[in-house]
Amino acid sequence: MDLSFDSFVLAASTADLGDEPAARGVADAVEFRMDLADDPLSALDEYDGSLPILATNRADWEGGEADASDAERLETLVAAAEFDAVGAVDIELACLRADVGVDAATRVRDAGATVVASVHDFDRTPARSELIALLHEAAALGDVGKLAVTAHSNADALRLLDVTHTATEWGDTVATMAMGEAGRHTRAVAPVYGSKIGYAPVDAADATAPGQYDIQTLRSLVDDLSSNPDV
Ligand SMILES: O=C1C[C@@](O)(C(=O)O)C[C@@H](O)[C@@H]1O
Repeated sequence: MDLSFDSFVLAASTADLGDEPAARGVADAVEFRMDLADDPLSALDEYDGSLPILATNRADWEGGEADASDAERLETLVAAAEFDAVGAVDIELACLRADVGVDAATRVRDAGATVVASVHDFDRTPARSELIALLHEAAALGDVGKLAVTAHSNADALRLLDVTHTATEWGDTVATMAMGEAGRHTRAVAPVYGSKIGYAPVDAADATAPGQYDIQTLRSLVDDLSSNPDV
């Protein structure tokens, strides 16, 4: 299924594709956290939902639970991309800097899926120059550059929003969000500044990152705040 990020995509983030019916009508896609699932390729094989899937197999060195080698982990992602329902695949920017990641991205695209190049910082929000450099590099190596940082203050959140706006004005396709309580509002506000992906669990108790809203709440916040795209 097609998953391009020309306009905002709200992804229901889950380890259980059985959540799809509950997300349908609210979300635009399902983010399948393969690293949190027991047998992800079988789950994809059995999937009969109507929402396109963004497949993520997050490495343990990037805050996820996949502890296979990068080569093996990426191979699983390429296998995921071959399923019709998978419209996009998340590959960590650190992998895309090496041949193994570039090769995986090529195979994912050959299978008809888009590549989300992601960077996470679970400790802090880096300085503006670092944010700009990371986001631009991710947007260049992926079809979308995604940056999730941790905000501890309004200044952190504002810096992320500013960088989102700047990168979007340059023509980069980006997705941004600040994790943690101080960053929570950026999940609703960053789309106003150009962020093209939001992540939210169907049920708040199943959050896949700190500070996420549940999907219904994020849908209505984003729709309310982004209702005038010409600003
Ligand atoms: O990378 C991201 C973003 C995220 O960490 C968030 O902060 O919403 C949630 C993850 O499931 C997803 O893979």
